[in-house]
Amino acid sequence: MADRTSVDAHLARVLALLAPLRSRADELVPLPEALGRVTAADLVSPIDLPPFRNSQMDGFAVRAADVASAPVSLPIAGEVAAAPGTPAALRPGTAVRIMTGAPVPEGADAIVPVEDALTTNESVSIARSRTVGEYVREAGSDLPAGSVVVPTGVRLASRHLGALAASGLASVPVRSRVRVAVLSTGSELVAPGSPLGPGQIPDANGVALAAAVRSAGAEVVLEGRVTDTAAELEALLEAALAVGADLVLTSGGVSMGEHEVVRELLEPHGAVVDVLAMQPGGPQALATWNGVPVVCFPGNPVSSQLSFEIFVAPSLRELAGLPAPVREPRVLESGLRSIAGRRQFLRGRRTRGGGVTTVAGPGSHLVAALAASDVLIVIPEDVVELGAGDSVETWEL
Ligand SMILES: Nc1nc2c(c(=O)[nH]1)N[C@H]1C(S)=C(S)[C@@H](COP(=O)(O)OP(=O)(O)OC[C@H]3O[C@@H](n4cnc5c(N)ncnc54)[C@H](O)[C@@H]3O)O[C@H]1N2
Ligand code: MOO
Repeated sequence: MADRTSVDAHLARVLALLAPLRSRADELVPLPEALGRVTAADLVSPIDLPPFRNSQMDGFAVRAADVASAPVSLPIAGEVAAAPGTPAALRPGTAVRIMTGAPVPEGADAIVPVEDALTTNESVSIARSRTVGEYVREAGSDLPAGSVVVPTGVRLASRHLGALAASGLASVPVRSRVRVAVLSTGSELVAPGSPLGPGQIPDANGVALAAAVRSAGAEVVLEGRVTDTAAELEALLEAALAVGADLVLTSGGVSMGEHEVVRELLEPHGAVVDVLAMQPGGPQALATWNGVPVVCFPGNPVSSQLSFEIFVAPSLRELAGLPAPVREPRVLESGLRSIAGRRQFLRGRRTRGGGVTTVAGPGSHLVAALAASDVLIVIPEDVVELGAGDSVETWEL
């Protein structure tokens, strides 16, 4: 048998195929819809934060000079609420009632909290002197107008939306999400939850891959399923393009059986079909359909999910501005064997103190064992045996 293609060589081909996704335009989204999106520019506040000089307390606006020789009593000359409008200037030797957030009248430079004041209907007694600026929130003291309120490349959380709203911004430029179609192939597949006839299985890959696409910061624009019939697959690819998919992912139909629908349809259109030096996930294919990249994973559920993690997720995460997944060395709790000439991706679970233990065997149908794992354990091609205490590379799932 001819030499298998290396994982790295296939990854390089996938990256080349996905390269056009990098030139997609950014998007302007309404602020309330921007949660979780990644900023595509430095966002500048057009206004001061806070926008005007206002009171930090419910109390009395005074001139610090007028209360310098406290205790003093000042006549109450009016009231300012947190409401639209500009208050009249504070006349020397008077005080005005003021509410938290209300504009501080011109001439006032300190706020006496209500708890520190003794009032009659007409006057307020102030027991001690005040420093200039006490309980006054100056315009721009949080952020001056023209300053960056949220820089580029930030994944927007509620606190960012709050600051952007406070800055009066109604929409935000964000990186556009890659639009992905997820297609399952196989005559044996039924929708999860449908009763199973003989030889039928639920379509697990469609749900898992669509969820993985979303976790990687992209958008699922179509999720479909076809039997092993080339015309059906062709119609679904056309449907994916019609809804504007930037990328199509398929699972199943790339191996050596009699009904390999992905091969049947795409090989005549120049698809690269290959068997990689990896386990699971050996059979793989790459194609384009009317210029749109099509990445074809093997049908076994573990193989398709791992193939996505290995070949596609890092690019989608990067395009979405998400951090790269954690990849770190850990110590094996017990020994294991691997296949010579294959990069093996075993399922593992992290243990306390930096260790890792394998979960079940290497079989690519072990979908429940994959769910019970939280890392992949990566065994290089040239390693056939490892002992307890040996260090291995792990990839967080
Ligand atoms: N003679 C050989 N046979 C196989 C080889 C080989 O090298 N020589 N490779 C094996 C490996 S490794 C894999 S992986 C599979 C890949 O085959 P396909 O991509 O053609 O996938 P299918 O045959 O369509 O399905 C394989 C398996 O996965 C189940 N499946 C498929 N789609 C789904 C889905 N959406 N949800 C859940 N399960 C799915 C399907 O029922 C099969 O059990 O080929 C091996 N054979
Ligand atoms: O490569 Mo297949 O994905 O081992 O089962």
